[in-house]
Amino acid sequence: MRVAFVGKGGSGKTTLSALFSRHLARSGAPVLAIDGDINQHLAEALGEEEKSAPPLGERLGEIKEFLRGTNPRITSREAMIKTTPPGRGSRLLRPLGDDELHARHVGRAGGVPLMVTGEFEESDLGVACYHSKLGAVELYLGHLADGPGEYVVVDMTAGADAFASGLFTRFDITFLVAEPTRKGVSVYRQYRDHAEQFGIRIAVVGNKVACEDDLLFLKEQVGDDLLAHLVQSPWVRAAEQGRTEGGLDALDSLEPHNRHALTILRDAVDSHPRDWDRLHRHAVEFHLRNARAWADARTGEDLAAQIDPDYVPGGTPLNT
Ligand SMILES: Nc1ncnc2c1ncn2[C@@H]1O[C@H](COP(=O)(O)OP(=O)(O)OP(=O)(O)O)[C@@H](O)[C@H]1O
Repeated sequence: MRVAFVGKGGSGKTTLSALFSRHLARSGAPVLAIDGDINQHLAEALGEEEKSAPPLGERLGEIKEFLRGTNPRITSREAMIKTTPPGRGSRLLRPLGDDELHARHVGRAGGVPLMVTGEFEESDLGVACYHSKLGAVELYLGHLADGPGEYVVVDMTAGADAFASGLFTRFDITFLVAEPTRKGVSVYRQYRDHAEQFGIRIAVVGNKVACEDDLLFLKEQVGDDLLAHLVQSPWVRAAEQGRTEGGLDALDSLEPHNRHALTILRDAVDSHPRDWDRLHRHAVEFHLRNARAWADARTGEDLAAQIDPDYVPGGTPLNT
């Protein structure tokens, strides 16, 4: 299952992505964490970096080439489109599979396998924007045949920037991290309205809740979309300052309330029905809209015609 953490800058996306990934890994579940945030701090939040991996964003061409495999339907023209249109993939991947892409691109931090998109750089301004780096993650997820009990956890970039790439359509569940503030919940409203168009399931996770009034505020603003909340945590602060032991066992000393919140998140993921068709349809819808906008704005070419809406993910034979 694919899970995204989104929200306002500073709300705690990275902290929760790290805690949730460690919680899953601690139970022995296969989990891959991906840092898709412009501010790349997930490795740090996970704990000690045991093995670094090259940023995915710098290898988009290479990744496309690998995923293309031998499928002649992928043309070189597509290399010019930042994200391969959904439905044209030839090679399906198993999470953390024994293949070249995982061997090269998966590092390890705090006991958790980790992929990173790479830092935002000056060269990302203009034509080659940061979203092409996110495009590498989208491409990866578009080819991933993950099953129940396997987890991919993505720390997304802040606020509305997350919508600029089709990546946001690729998740089973999107956890929106909201502090109990007006700004925190305004990002929720923005995300909810946008996500609704693409049938995306959002569950709000309150964070840094300090008192009963904070919780009431969140309930009032978010209603039934509030799935769980984490309280203001001295453990998180101490971990950030390097005052706690690293490793997965360290989670045992996280406040019981916050540990319980992580189990609620996991239950929500585990009980969510996987719907390949929905995942695919919304990704196609996003890319069709985007491709039409691109065609109008830039070349006038019909990029939308290159997207194959009839392809069913997982319906093509594995050719790895
Ligand atoms: N429950 C919590 N209790 C105490 N501190 C917290 C909690 N959650 C997050 N923090 C702290 O809040 C700060 C911001 O958290 P974090 O970096 O996870 O946010 P972010 O949304 O990923 O930020 P950015 O958008 O900048 O990447 C960090 O200093 C983190 O340690």
